[in-house]
Amino acid sequence: MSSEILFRNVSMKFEDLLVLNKLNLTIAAGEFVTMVGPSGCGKSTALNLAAGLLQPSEGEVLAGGRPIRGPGPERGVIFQQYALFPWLTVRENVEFGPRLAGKTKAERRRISDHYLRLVGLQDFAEALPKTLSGGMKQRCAIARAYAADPQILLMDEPFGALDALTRIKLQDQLLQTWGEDRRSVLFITHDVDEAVYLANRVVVMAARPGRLFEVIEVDLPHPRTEEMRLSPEFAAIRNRVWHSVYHQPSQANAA
Ligand SMILES: Nc1ncnc2c1ncn2[C@@H]1O[C@H](COP(=O)(O)OP(=O)(O)OP(=O)(O)O)[C@@H](O)[C@H]1O
Repeated sequence: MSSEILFRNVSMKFEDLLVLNKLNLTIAAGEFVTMVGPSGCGKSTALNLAAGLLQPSEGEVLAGGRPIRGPGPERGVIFQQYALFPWLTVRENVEFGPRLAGKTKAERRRISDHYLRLVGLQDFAEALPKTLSGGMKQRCAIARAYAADPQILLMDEPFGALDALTRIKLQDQLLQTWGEDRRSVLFITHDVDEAVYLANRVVVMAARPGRLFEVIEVDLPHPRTEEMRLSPEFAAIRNRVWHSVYHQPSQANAA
């Protein structure tokens, strides 16, 4: 199955409030798209539509060419607020998806070892979530989502609550796994640097009503590196995105 996500003329209303207006957007198979925009412009709503947690008022959202009717195992969702099963250990949380997929005990162990190492939780495999810090819980939630091996990752400010160092580390790990597995990713963030560092394309949204404002290509090579963050090329794209987000015409002037 293709892992393309397609928003086709999608509008979303909550009662009388038009939250998304005629959104047309394709996240191609294997593409990494970040989404930024002012608070309330409908970013989380768009992601929840792709996750199948909401149904659009108009238009349709398709995954791999099929209309999305609800959540599915091919779409992994990571929210800012970690969602772990509190009664399962860290390892059991990470092995949850592989267990549902019918993996053997040995396969599950190999998968959980790999992803626990990736997020630096290998020494906490047998711990219960309540004994972990907030950042560690979020890393566990990330490992759990990766371990389920979805073709599509939908991430809503997943690193928002983490300290700067952990955040940068997880950005690099995410890019590393993306480089290996080429999942399609829709990643929402408020951090313009993060949006540029991770993406093939940055989608800038506008508010009232929420709509697509501009799509900015990030033509920086892969792998992305720390030096690249300091380069003039990076700064130029970041400034463009920044300008697009923070200097949008007021609603009265908007088209
Ligand atoms: N279930 C709901 N019922 C009613 N209104 C909602 C619901 N979910 C979202 N909204 C409204 O829709 C608008 C867009 O919300 P959404 O969370 O998608 O924006 P956002 O761009 O993700 O915002 P932020 O950057 O602040 O997280 C807001 O005005 C919000 O109050």
